[in-house]
Amino acid sequence: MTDQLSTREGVRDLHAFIAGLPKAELHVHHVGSASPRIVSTLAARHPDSQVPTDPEALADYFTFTDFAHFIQVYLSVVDLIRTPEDVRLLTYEVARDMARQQVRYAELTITPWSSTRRGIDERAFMDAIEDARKAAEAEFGVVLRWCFDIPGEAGLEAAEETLRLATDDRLRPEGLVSFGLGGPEIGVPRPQFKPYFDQAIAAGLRSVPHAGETTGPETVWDALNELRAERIGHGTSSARDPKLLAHLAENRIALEVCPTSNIATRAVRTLDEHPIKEFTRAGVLVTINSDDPPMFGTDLNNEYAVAARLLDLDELGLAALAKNAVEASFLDPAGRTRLTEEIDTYASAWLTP
Ligand SMILES: O=C(O)c1cccc(C(=O)CC[C@H]2O[C@@H](n3cnc4c(=O)[nH]cnc43)[C@H](O)[C@@H]2O)c1
Ligand SMILES: [Zn+2]
Repeated sequence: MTDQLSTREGVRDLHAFIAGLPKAELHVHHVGSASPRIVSTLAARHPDSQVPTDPEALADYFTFTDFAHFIQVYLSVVDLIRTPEDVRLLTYEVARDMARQQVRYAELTITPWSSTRRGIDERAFMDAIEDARKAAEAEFGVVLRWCFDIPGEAGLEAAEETLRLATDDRLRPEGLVSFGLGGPEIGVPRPQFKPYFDQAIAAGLRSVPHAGETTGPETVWDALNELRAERIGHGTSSARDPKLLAHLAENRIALEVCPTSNIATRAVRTLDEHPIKEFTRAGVLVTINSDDPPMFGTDLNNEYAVAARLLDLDELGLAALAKNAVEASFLDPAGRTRLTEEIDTYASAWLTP
């Protein structure tokens, strides 16, 4: 993560610019953000777990043969979260890690079903994430919002339960803004989830399913047409369908692009083969995200550095990418204006000799 990036003006270190750039993140998973430090703390609390605590062993453990293997490992980390205090610790510490990267706003994808089915009381779960959200904002200056996602492979029972947790007025957390769909796509058709998305949207939640991460562009069309997606998680295979790219561009439907994740899960072979350039060439609103950063050996700053290389961006190009995330976010208008201005002020100050 420390190599230099070349720009047209010569070789320049953009990493320092990225490190200080105020950012918003729209696609990052709660459990998937558990750093080795957090995993070690949780594993020490629950020593019967099979998850290694030693950072080197953890790096090996987080090397995936394919997407199915990734989900299997992911669920072993989910198994480390057993009490409301574990939920609070994870959420609060994830926000601390975000603040270190100058993340000002993040929509964190949480799978409440995975926790409640493991016996965590639903009321205590909501209180834990909300308590951490408020503390993170007050202490780290990071504004957190939630996306509750259906773990698709777990089927309609999980969908029903996720919908209930997201829309029951006695449970629904204040920070919840959107409804998602995660897990494997192969063998998990999107249209079956239409009734759940319809009800979530009717309850005021925004639709942000994963689609086109491990299957073709038809899944992205299904997410748009059946689930009324306002943004697409990954959407990688959209590059194979020019009509779809044109549709995404025309309707300002953002793609939540997570380059390193796509390599780690073997959805894309190499970074140089990543279709991000095709997205920007087609005028699609591209946002940069880290997905499950420690599991993929990355962080948001590194994803911006990867994007700078793949898209040949300078400082202003990077600031524009950061502003794309603000535009595609579910922040309120005042918050959007504030963060956009903060990005512009930072870039101008950086570029003023
Ligand atoms: O929790 C369980 O016991 C369980 C049982 C059956 C199936 C599931 C899931 O499908 C969980 C999938 C889980 O994966 C999360 N996630 C994290 N990163 C990604 C990604 O890049 N693409 C798709 N899903 C991802 C997702 O949020 C789900 O929670 C669970
Ligand atoms: Zn994801």
